[in-house]
Amino acid sequence: MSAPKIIVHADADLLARAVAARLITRIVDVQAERGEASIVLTGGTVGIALLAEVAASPARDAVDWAKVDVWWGDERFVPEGDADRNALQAREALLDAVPLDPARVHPMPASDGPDGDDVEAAAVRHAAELRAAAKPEDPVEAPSFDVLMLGVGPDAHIASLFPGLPGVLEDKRTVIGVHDSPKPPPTRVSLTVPVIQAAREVWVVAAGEGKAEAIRLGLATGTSPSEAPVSTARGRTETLYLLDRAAASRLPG
Ligand SMILES: O=C1O[C@H](COP(=O)(O)O)[C@@H](O)[C@H](O)[C@H]1O
Repeated sequence: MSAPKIIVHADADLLARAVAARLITRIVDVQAERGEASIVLTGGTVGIALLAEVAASPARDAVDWAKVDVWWGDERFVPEGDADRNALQAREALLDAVPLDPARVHPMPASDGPDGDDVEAAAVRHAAELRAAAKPEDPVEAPSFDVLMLGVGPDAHIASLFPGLPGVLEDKRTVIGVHDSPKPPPTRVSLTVPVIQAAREVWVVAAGEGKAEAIRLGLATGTSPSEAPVSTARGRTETLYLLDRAAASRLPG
């Protein structure tokens, strides 16, 4: 696992623009090397704002969008057309505006999908989709994503792995159903820590004073995953904490 690097921007708007520029550059670089790239999106305030910044950037046309695989770190388990869905928000912010190959877009199941409101079956279905996309050399039964982005909650959750819930300790399954989430909606689907830590690059993106304590915990030595799931956010080759000044305000120095 790689040691986290911290990059601080002046405010939330600049953070979203800077992460958008970084994402475009990273996708272009990976495509130059391998022809295709895989990214994992996050929901939440900054996660969606940065996608809107990608859409607004003239540099977005440097990406070969037809060769980008798009996945999600977590999803609110609500019907397909519900405005709470991270996938719907991402489509509106960016995905509908770029020429993606629909076969390479992998939203997590909705509660009106083939498994109905059975979130455990939905998690198993999505795990099968990840397994099918994995290569023999991948360390878990999921692709080794090029860039996996994570928002963080004020309670230090990442994806839908919340403090005090068992999901953050899951070490076998790649996808879990989440029940009784403290943040609504209560039922969710989430990638697990082994998949997150198998990604090549993990970017934690956070803005605002409300995230400062979570960020401090995520970077402190000895934090337990159950106390602060964000402390598990580490990539194999790169871990970036991309913050605004307020979110970085409790970091030493
Ligand atoms: O519910 C969620 O929350 C987190 C963080 O969201 P924010 O609005 O506090 O930035 C997000 O990372 C996650 O994907 C989402 O489902």
